[in-house]
Amino acid sequence: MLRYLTAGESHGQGLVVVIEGLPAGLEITVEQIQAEMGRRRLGFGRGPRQRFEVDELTLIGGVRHGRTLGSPLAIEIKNTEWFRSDKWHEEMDPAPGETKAPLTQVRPGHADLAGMQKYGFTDARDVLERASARETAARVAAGTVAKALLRPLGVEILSHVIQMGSVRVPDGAPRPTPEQIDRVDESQVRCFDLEATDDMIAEIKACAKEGDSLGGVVEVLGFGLPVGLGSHVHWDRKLDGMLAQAVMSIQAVKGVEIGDGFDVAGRRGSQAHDPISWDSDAQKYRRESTLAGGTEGGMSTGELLVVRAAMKPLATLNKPTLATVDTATKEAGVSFKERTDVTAVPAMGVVAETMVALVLAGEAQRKFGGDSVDEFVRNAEAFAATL
Ligand SMILES: Cc1cc2nc3c(=O)[nH]c(=O)nc-3n(C[C@H](O)[C@H](O)[C@H](O)COP(=O)(O)O)c2cc1C
Ligand SMILES: C=C(O[C@@H]1CC(C(=O)O)=C[C@@H](OP(=O)(O)O)[C@H]1O)C(=O)O
Repeated sequence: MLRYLTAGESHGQGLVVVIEGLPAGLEITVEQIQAEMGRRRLGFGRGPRQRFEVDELTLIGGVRHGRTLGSPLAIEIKNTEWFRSDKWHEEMDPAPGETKAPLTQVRPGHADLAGMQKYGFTDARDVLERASARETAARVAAGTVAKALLRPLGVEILSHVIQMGSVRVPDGAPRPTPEQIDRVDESQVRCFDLEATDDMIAEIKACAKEGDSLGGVVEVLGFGLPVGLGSHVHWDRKLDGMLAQAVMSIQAVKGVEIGDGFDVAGRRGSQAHDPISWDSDAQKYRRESTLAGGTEGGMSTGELLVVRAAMKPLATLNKPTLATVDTATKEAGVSFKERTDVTAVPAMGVVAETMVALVLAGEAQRKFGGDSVDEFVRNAEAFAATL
């Protein structure tokens, strides 16, 4: 089992993630994690913070000579904005006796009001600092390690944007392969379809001009999965259920689909399932389509894993238009303006890859065990040989 926990606030000193349950002997470097974190910062439509937040990280424990020791891995990510000026020191850590003006104009669609009510706060900052998706930087650091653990099993995970606002990649358009990940990454919106990419960029520009925000849909693809991750025997061991929970936990994700989930609901059974055949050359079973998205009965089938995540348009708007209430006075007003992303759909895709990788790595560890990477891989290969 793989467990991980993040800590830290958006404008505090930094974030920390501790990952427990990794086998020994996994190669992990700062550069490797930094590269993944850099992917998360990219994407047309991101706000000014991404240009100067550097994701400076340190491996605090669990690694020696660039390899895991089997002990908990601890990673620290400094918020470089904290070290650039005193602004956030004053906001996050005011001198004794000094009180900052509380934020009381709560944003519809953000965590402000529900969090204040739940925890008894009178300042929305006490909520938004942790609700903020800055926290996903720490998840991506953990996800890099999960991807590294899956790689020796032949598993590769990537994501691409299939919808930005109302612009959608045409149905049936080819999907990227692991070899084409660079092309997806280099696209300003992480989209594989060139025409749709141009339309998406135009949509973001138009939206930014109006001070509005955009949501969209990403598709995460898992290549080379072993058969049998997850299980049909318990509700909380089903792989599709675990993936949905993990991806839904990402800030602003409001819908998760496995394979063609929603489309399939409107078809007849004869058109809704992936026919099975026997490939005598490869000596393995094949599904001829990916409607089920690579899981049956809560278990991976070994086919392409397809998980889609729908993100709502961001709640903070550059032009305040949403009606709200000041929690101190109960007076009606409009949602306050802060610097914000116009869209974070491409970044969310990298976080969604991370969440999928963490679920798969955890389930692979549960199935194949092993205290060292070599043992883990040996066990996986021995299982595959029985199929
Ligand atoms: C990568 C990423 C960046 C985000 N950036 C912003 C942002 O700049 N402004 C904003 O209002 N929401 C942003 N969000 C979404 C909020 O964090 C989220 O809506 C909020 O925490 C409330 O959670 P919920 O939408 O899941 O209910 C971002 C989400 C992600 C995944
Ligand atoms: C800092 C990140 O995302 C932030 C997520 C976020 C939110 O409300 O979720 C709001 C913005 O923060 P700020 O108000 O400081 O500009 C984003 O920049 C990040 O992804 O690293």
